[in-house]
Amino acid sequence: MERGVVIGLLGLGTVGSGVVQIVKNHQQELQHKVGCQVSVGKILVRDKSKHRDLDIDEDQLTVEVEDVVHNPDIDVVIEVMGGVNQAREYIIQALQNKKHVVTANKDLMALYGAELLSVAAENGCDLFYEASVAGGIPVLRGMAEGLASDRITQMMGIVNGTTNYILTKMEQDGRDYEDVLREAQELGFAESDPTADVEGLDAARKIAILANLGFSMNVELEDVLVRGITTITTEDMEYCKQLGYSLKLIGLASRTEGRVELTVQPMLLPHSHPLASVQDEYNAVYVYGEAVGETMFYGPGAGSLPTATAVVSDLVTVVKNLRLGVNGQMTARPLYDKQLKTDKEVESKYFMRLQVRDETGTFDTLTALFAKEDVSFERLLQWPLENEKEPMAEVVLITHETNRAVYEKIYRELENMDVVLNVKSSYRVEGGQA
Ligand SMILES: NC(=O)C1=CN([C@@H]2O[C@H](COP(=O)(O)OP(=O)(O)OC[C@H]3O[C@@H](n4cnc5c(N)ncnc54)[C@H](OP(=O)(O)O)[C@@H]3O)[C@@H](O)[C@H]2O)C=CC1
Ligand SMILES: N[C@@H](CC=O)C(=O)O
Ligand code: NA
Repeated sequence: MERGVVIGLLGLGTVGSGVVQIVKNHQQELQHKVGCQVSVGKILVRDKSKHRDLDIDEDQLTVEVEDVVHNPDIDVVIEVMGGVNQAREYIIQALQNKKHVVTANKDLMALYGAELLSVAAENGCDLFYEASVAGGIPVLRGMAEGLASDRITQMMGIVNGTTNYILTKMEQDGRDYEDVLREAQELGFAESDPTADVEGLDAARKIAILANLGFSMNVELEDVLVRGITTITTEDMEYCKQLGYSLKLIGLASRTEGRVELTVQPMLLPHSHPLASVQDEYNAVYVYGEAVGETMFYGPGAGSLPTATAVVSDLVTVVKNLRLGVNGQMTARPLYDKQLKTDKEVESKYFMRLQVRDETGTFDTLTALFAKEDVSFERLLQWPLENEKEPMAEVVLITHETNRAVYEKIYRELENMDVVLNVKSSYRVEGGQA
């Protein structure tokens, strides 16, 4: 450790630039914490000629990955280039060359986390990925260390800044989805292709990573039931608001007697719920432990410096481990076998908005269908709708708790009912009564 620790970067974009700045600007604090100098060596980029407003030498930049992953002068490789296949290959090469790795890559960790953690363990190396979930919020370390003694039963979070920004602006200002999405792209929260944000996939990746760590179970990305925000309208937001709820894109991982449910979908939360007050691009993860009860981690889920703090904090742990000679000693093996809940085991309340024929007997027909399945209503409201062809009404309802299998059966029957003209929207309701 005489020469200090040298890091190699794979990528120098939003997050990589933040890492370079933090390593330089916080050098004194870093040295105090880890007991040696930390410096940046080679940096892999795609285009060396790009203008970069950073304090680095031109010869630090390279387009040859070998200059980083096979470089004997580099101790720790920081992967902040994104993408899956190349990043996976480069991380494996780095680990096989006995380099510790820190990554911010949620796409990669959600798909290949288990494999990469095994390769790291086989090679006696550390692999940390705090920035991959909720950017700068130390939620992974909070769970892995702060809550290490507890049994986590639920993680519920707003883990995508873009969608939370869009929903906040739709709710507060009544603005349209498309209009706010464009703004989120301009502000730089959204991914370059925002499909993964708005379709819920980005949040699903983070929920898969959280569940693996929190439940010590190898869940896969495809185990997460995903629905995005693309069909949410300002009318939906308005009705929810009137009923005392906020509509948020929520990632949920919950465990009951060893069986888990994983989902990302828009959910109604009462205004009094801590997650309902998380606004704009902010993220928050609510973690429930059997012994500790409720905890919540809140902060910036994206952005150059916030995300880089998580990356550099992982680096600090690697360097502390290096000094103690204890790298690569975390077990990569999960404690529990994966067991997923069936639809019948997933209980919740539901919000539904329907357009129906405004004629005698419609209400009876609707209530009879729910009653047949033993589902009662917590709220049931009706408004006449203006329509030239025939009298129509809008019905908004919230059910009491039922299971997903029963609710989906009711939903299918409603779609085929003569008195129902349109099932406009349907969302899960969580977090208690408004
Ligand atoms: N941005 C954020 O707020 C957050 C990002 N993350 C994750 O961090 C990672 C990095 O994201 P971000 O910094 O935004 O990405 P950027 O697109 O801003 O930067 C990517 C960097 O990697 C380089 N790069 C990409 N592909 C290659 C390649 N094939 N070969 C060589 N260099 C390559 C680019 O080079 P060049 O500069 O020459 O184009 C660029 O410097 C991603 O995994 C992302 O999901 C996680 C949390 C938040
Ligand atoms: N596009 C993501 C960025 C961080 O992961 C988001 O909007 O949260
Ligand atoms: Na984090």
